[in-house]
Amino acid sequence: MTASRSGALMTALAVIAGSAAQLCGLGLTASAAWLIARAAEQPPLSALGLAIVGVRAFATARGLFAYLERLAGHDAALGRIAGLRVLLFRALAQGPISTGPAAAGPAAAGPAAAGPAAAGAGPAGAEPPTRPRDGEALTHMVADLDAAQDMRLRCLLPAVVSAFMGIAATVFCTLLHPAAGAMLAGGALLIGAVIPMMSAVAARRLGARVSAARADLALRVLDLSDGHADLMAFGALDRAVAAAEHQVHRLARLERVSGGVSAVAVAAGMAVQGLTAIGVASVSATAGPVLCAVLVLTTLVALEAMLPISAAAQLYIELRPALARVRSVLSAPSPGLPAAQMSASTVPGRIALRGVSVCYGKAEALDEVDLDLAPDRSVAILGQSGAGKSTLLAVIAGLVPPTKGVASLRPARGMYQDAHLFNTTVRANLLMAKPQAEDAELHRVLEQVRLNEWLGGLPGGLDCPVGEGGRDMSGGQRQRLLLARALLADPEVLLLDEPTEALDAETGRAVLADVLRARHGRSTVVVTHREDALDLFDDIVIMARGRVQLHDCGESRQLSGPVLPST
Ligand SMILES: Nc1ncnc2c1ncn2[C@@H]1O[C@H](COP(=O)(O)OP(=O)(O)OP(=O)(O)O)[C@@H](O)[C@H]1O
Repeated sequence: MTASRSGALMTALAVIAGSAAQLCGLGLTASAAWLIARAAEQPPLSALGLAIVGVRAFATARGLFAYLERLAGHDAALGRIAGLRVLLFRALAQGPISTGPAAAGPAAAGPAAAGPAAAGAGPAGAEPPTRPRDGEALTHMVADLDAAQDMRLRCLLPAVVSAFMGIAATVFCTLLHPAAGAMLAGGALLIGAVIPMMSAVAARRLGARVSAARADLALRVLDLSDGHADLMAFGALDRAVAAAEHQVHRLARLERVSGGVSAVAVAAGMAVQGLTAIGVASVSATAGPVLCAVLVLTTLVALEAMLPISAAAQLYIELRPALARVRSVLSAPSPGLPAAQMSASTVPGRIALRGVSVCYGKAEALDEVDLDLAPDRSVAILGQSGAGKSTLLAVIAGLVPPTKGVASLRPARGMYQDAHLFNTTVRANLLMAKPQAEDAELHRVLEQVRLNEWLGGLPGGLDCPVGEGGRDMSGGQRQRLLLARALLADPEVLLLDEPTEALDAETGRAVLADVLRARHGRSTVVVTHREDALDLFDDIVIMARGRVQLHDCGESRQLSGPVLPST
C-alpha cells in the first residue's frame, strides 16, 4: 500500500474513531441522565439494569475510541509530515531557493513567497514576493511543516468530529422531541458555523498584522545575529536592539488582541450553549422530568463538543498561508533544461541564445540577448555592475529559465558568486566535485590555482579543516579553493563568476592564465572585471544594461585602454 493511501486510511479511521467516541459520549450522557432522573422516581432495580450496563459500556467504549482516534490521527499526520519533508528537501535540493525570476511565475519564486513579505501579506499573500534570505527561508520551511501537521491534528480532525457530534445530537433530540431538536439545531448552527465564521474573519484581519510583525521581528533578530559585528563596528547595535524590542512589544500587543478575539469567541459559544440548554429545558418541560433531563444534558454535551470549532477556524486561517508556501515550493519547476524556453544543444559546448530576456519582478536583468558561443573557446564576459553578467551566466548554467526567448545549450557547471565552502576539510570540499579523485589530482588543481604553497604550510595538509564557510582562510584563498573545486569537476562548459577578483592583479592574472591553459580546448565562460587579462581569452562579450553590446571573437582585436563603455 502506498504511503498516501495508508495516510488516507488512517485519517478516515481517525475520523470514524473520533466520531464514535463522540457518539459514545452522547450515549453516556443520555443514559446517565436517564438513569439519574429515573432513579429519582425509585423504580424497581430491574428497570434500571439496561441503563446501568449502557453507562458502563459507553464509558469504556468512549475511552477506547478516543485512544484509537489519537493513535490513527497522529499516525496519519506524522506519516504525512515525514513524506512532505522528503518531498520538500528534494524540491529544495533541486536548486537554489528563492532566486527564481518572474519568468517562472509565482511558483518558481518558490519560497520567495515564504519570505517575510508573504508572511506579512497574511493569508491573502497580497504583496509581491521578495527575496528571503537563507536563514528566513529555512525558518519558514521548518515552521510551515509544523503547520501542515497542525492543520490535520488541531484543525480539520476536531472540526469534522465536532460537526458530526452536532449533527448526531440534533438527530437524536429531534427523534425524542422535535421542538427541542430544532432548538439544538439553532444552537449548533450558531456555535458550529456563525461564531467560527466571525472569528475566522477577525483572525484573517488580525493574523495578517501579527504575521507581519512576527516576520519583521524574525528579520531583526537575524540581522542582530548575522550582522552583530557590523552593528558594533558602526555603533548601531543599541539602535538595532531598541528597534527589535519595540517590535517585541508591538507583537505582544497584537497577540493580546488576538487572544482577546479567541476568548470572546469561546465566551460567545458558551453563552449560546447555556441559552440553548435553557431553551431546550423550557420547550421540553411538559414532556416529563426524565426526557427533559436527557434532552438538556445531551444539548449541553453536544454543544460543548462543538466549542472547539471556533478555535479550529481561527487556526485554519492562520495555517493556510504556511500550507500555500509548502505547496508553492513543491510545485516549483526544477531549474535546468526542461523549462519551455530551454532546449538542449546538439553540439557539446555550443551555446546559443535568441531574444533571451530575464525579469526579476519588474526589473529586467537581460533584455532580448542574442549570443552565439562556439564550442571549446574561452569567453570573457565584461560589463559594469548590474549589467546582467551573472544573470547571463545563470541562464547558461540552466539555473534561470528565460522569461522570453530561447536558450539552446547543455547543462554547464562552475563557480558562482555565492559559491560556498563547507565546514569540513580541504579534501572533502574538493571531493564534492569529483568523489573518486586521487590526491595527485587534488594537488594538481590546487597547483593550478596556486594554492599548493599554502597547503604545504597547513598542519594537516588536505585534511585541514577550513571552518564554517571557509572562515579560516583569507578571501583570496577561499576564492581559489572554490576555483580548484570547479576545475576538478571538469565540466563540458566551465562557468566562472569573478573567480579571481579577490586576488591582487598579478596573482589574479597568473591564476586565470593557468586555469585557461588547463582548460585549453574546452569551453570556459568567465565573468570578470579584469580588463588587464582580456588578452588571455578567445572571445570577449561586453554587456550593458542587460544587452550584449559587443561580441568580439578575437579576429581583429586591438585592445588598448579601457574596453568598458562609460554609462
Ligand atoms: N535574484 C534577483 N532578484 C531581483 N533582482 C535581481 C536578482 N538578481 C539580479 N537582479 C537584478 O538584475 C540586474 C542584473 O544583475 P546581475 O547580477 O546579473 O548583474 P551583474 O552584471 O552580474 O552585476 P555585478 O557585476 O555587480 O555582479 C541587477 O539590476 C540586479 O539588481
